[in-house]
Formats: sequence, C-alpha cells, structure tokens
Amino acid sequence: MLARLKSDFHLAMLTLVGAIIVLCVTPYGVYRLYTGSYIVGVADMLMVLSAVFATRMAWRTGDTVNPGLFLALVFCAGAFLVCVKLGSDGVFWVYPFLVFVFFLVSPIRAFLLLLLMLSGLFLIGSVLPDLIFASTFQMMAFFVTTTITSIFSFIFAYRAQVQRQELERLATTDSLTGALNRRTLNDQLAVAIDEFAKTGKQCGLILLDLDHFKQVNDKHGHKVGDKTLTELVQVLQSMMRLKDQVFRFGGEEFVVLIANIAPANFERFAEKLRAGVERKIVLPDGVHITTSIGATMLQANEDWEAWLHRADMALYQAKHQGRNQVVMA
Ligand SMILES: Nc1nc2c(ncn2[C@@H]2O[C@H](COP(=O)(O)OP(=O)(O)OP(=O)(O)O)[C@@H](O)[C@H]2O)c(=O)[nH]1
Repeated sequence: MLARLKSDFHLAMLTLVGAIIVLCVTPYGVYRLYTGSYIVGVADMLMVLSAVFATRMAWRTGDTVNPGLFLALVFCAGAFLVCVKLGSDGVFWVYPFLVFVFFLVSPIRAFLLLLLMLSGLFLIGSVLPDLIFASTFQMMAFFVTTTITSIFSFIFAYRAQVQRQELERLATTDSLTGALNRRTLNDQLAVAIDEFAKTGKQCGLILLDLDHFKQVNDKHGHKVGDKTLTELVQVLQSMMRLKDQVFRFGGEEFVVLIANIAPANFERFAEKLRAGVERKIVLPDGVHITTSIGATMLQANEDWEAWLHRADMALYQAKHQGRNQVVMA
C-alpha cells in the first residue's frame, strides 16, 4: 500500500484529500444534522461519502482521472451549496475546497471549474444581495481574494505538473538518443506479458545491434558515433507505429517492442527495420551502417527474462552468421 502511494502521485493526492474530508467534514455534517440544518448536513455527508467512494474506486481500478473529476465536481457543488445555505458563515469553506480541486484534476480543469463556481456565486450575490454576503464590500473582497487564490494555486499546480513531467521524462529516457531507457524496458516487457495473458494480443521483441560500431568511433570519432546512435533511433521511430516503443538496451544495442502483431507480419517488419537502417544511415565517408537483429514473438507462460534471452540468442546467431541480417528465434 505504501509502495503504491509512493509511486502514484495522483492516487496519493486523492487519498490525502479523501482522508482530510472524512476527518474534517464529518463532525460538521453530524453537527448540522443534530442542530436541524438538514440541507447543509446532508450536503456535508454526501461530500464525505463521495470522498470515500472516489478514493475506493481509484484504489480498485487504478484510474485516478475520473474519480478525481467526480470529487472536484462534488466539492464545487458542495462549496456552492454551503455558501448559499449558510451565507457569510459558509464562504470560508470555499478556500480549502478551492485548493483541494487542484490536487484532484489537471490545473486547467481545476481553474475552469472554480471559475464556473465563483461565477455562479457572483451571479447569485448580485441578483440576491442579502442571501450570501453581509455587504457589497464583503462580496467584492470575497471575489478578489478567491480569484487571487485561484490564480496562485493554478500557477503553483501548473509548475509542479511541468516539473513532474520533466522528472518523469528524465527518469524514463536515455539522454543521448531520446529512446526509452533500460529501466522502462523492464516495466514495459512486464506490461506486454500481462496484456498477452489477459487479452491474448501477441507482441514481438526485436533486439538490434549496430555492426562494427567500434570502427565508426575509431575512424570518425565519438561525436559521429553519438550522432549515428541518435539518428538510428529517429530512423526506427519513423518506421514504427505510435504504440510501438524503442529502448536503448545499452551501448549500440536497442530493443523495439512491437505491440499487437501477427507472427507473419512481425518477421516482415523486422526485415523492414534492417533494410531501413542500411538504406538511411550513412557515414560521412558514404559507408552505409548495417544492423544485426534477433527477433522473437512472446510465447505463452514466458517471463520477460526468458523472452529477452531468446532474442539475445537470435542476435548472437545473426552476428555469427555474418551480420546485417534478421534471425527469428
Ligand atoms: N559514440 C558512442 N559509442 C558508444 C556508445 N556506447 C557504446 N559505444 C561503442 O560501441 C562500441 C561497441 O563495440 P563492440 O561491442 O566491439 O561491437 P561492434 O564493434 O559493434 O561489433 P559487432 O557488434 O560485433 O558487430 C564500442 O566501441 C563502444 O565504445 C555511445 O554512447 N556513444
């Protein structure tokens, strides 16, 4: 449970907000019901139940987007209702809900939802001046302060989102070539195996190693070697579908993971990659770079280590048989 909270930021935030709502709103809900404020009491208890429901759903399904949106909508509706029913006593509740919403949905969605809720309150405050606010001055102060809080929360949430995405990119990709890294490969192989077991969708793995790459470095220098590796990834990506993935396995060795493909098409595709690399990657002296490929389809009840090992054996054979060829395991 702790590991899941550590690895899934959105699930952790949803759980935190859910726990705070249960702990802080339940006593108010009970008090309101006890003192006869039934509408606000029921609204409070509905918010608590919604928080429990959304958090439970996120834990069970792994989806945090829909439960987060659901809870954000409930909070906006709840805060609106509390303001309308409790008047100026209730408006203070808007501030924590306003911040919570940024923990539940994307910054832009949160900002739009808040804009909608505040516009609704502004409309009611203008049409029925005595219903919510004690004076026009209080109403203006409320809208200025909530707008400022919304804008700063948006900036903060947006920056945090951008930084999180950048950290994720750095942790999952190879800095030289832009291909996904070895750590991500292990995760994605496990995902492919899981999907194959559940849906029967077949997938293929291509292990690809540039031929005589040491000579490229020796003859043209490391800079050209680096450029060749980057170019290789671009060439591979230009021939793959969007759902296929390319990983740097290490040095001049790469893995291409092909999702949902029939064995006959897979062999053709591996050959297309080999020919594409030979045709498109040319060194400054006009020599074409070639590549050896070991290709394997995932087999039933196979783990990712065994799958990768078969590809490695096939690649070894391709090198042994003279390079610049595809060997199917
Ligand atoms: N420029 C550059 N070279 C790299 C990088 N990573 C590994 N290499 C080089 O890749 C070369 C791999 O050489 P070998 O393992 O002998 O293989 P090879 O020369 O390609 O020969 P075969 O694989 O047997 O065809 C070594 O010279 C490494 O220095 C890198 O990031 N940049």
